[in-house]
Amino acid sequence: MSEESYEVDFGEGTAGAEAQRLIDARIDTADQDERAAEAALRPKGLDEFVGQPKVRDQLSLVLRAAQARGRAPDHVLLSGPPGLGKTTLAMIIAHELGTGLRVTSGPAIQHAGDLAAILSSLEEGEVLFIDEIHRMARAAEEMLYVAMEDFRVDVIVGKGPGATAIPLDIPPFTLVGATTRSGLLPAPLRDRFGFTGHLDFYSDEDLAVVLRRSAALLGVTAAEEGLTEIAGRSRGTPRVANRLLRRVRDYAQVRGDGRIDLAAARTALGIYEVDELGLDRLDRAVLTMLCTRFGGGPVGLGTLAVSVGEEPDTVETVAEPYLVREGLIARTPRGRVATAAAWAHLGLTAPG
Ligand SMILES: Nc1ncnc2c1ncn2[C@@H]1O[C@H](COP(=O)(O)OP(=O)(O)OP(=O)(O)O)[C@@H](O)[C@H]1O
Repeated sequence: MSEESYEVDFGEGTAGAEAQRLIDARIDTADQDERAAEAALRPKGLDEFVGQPKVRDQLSLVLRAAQARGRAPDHVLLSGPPGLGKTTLAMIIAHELGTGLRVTSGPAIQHAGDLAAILSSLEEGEVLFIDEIHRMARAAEEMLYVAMEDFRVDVIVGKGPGATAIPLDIPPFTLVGATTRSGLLPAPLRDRFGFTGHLDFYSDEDLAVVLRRSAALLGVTAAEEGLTEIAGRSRGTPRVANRLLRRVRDYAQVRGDGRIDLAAARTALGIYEVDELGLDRLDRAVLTMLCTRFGGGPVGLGTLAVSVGEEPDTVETVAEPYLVREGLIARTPRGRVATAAAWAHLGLTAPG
């Protein structure tokens, strides 16, 4: 989810540009701190991975069977909304197999050459994780098909009619692809994955388990009711749950006795504008615009996204899945529509 953005005017010229660069660097540092905090809470093994029983069980079979055969497991595709544990599962796969993990992402692979460099540097049995695999360049996709199926890369030497393809064998590896948009993956790519796991939003009970584990790792004392309250407002998403836990901990440390109880959780989440349904600022902006500016819809995704100042992709992959799951928005062929529950949640009266 995109964080709040601030527009600061530093004036013209070098001094302004330098100030902007420094501020950007500080924003990066803050982002890195969040990432480091997130990484510290990642489960390492499949047995620590909470919830998603089907995916866990199926994946466990795939991994055990491959290990018994002494072969690299089939390629794995993980799909689902952001923050549900796709990267974590890729790391767990490498950990369970006792092999190395290489991490890249679709947007980083803009040319076939980028992928060729990565593939040809892999070691036998390694796991290659490509996040946002649906955003990889088309030319690289073709190369990936061959690599996945035949463990071969065709390196093109020369240009035009004289160009020749030199086949280069690569060691067997396991590709783990992650996507928030499995529908955008071309069928030939999707078909080359031997196992596809779809991650669903977590139940509040599972999120409470995630939070209990995280609180213990962070060394915070937390009452069950406090954790349940945070779980209920976490949009079914472990990443959000862990982030809210850290914010409630901040509040408890600064304004309370350091313990997370129900009162601390409620007050802190109020301060951070996370409502009882777990809707955050973007979710509420989408709902409010849909109801107040577009009379509840139907309205197209692009128009809705522009009205809240976000990319259509962010609205579609970050805000919408949860709003749809909570029954607040319906997707119709003519556009997005606010449901009666949305009007009620905003405390507004639906038109006629
Ligand atoms: N099943 C789980 N059990 C415990 N913690 C989890 C689980 N799934 C995710 N987490 C926690 O949530 C955080 C986000 O998970 P992760 O980065 O794997 O999500 P993701 O699906 O890859 O998201 P994105 O697509 O945005 O990269 C991690 O810090 C991890 O600790």
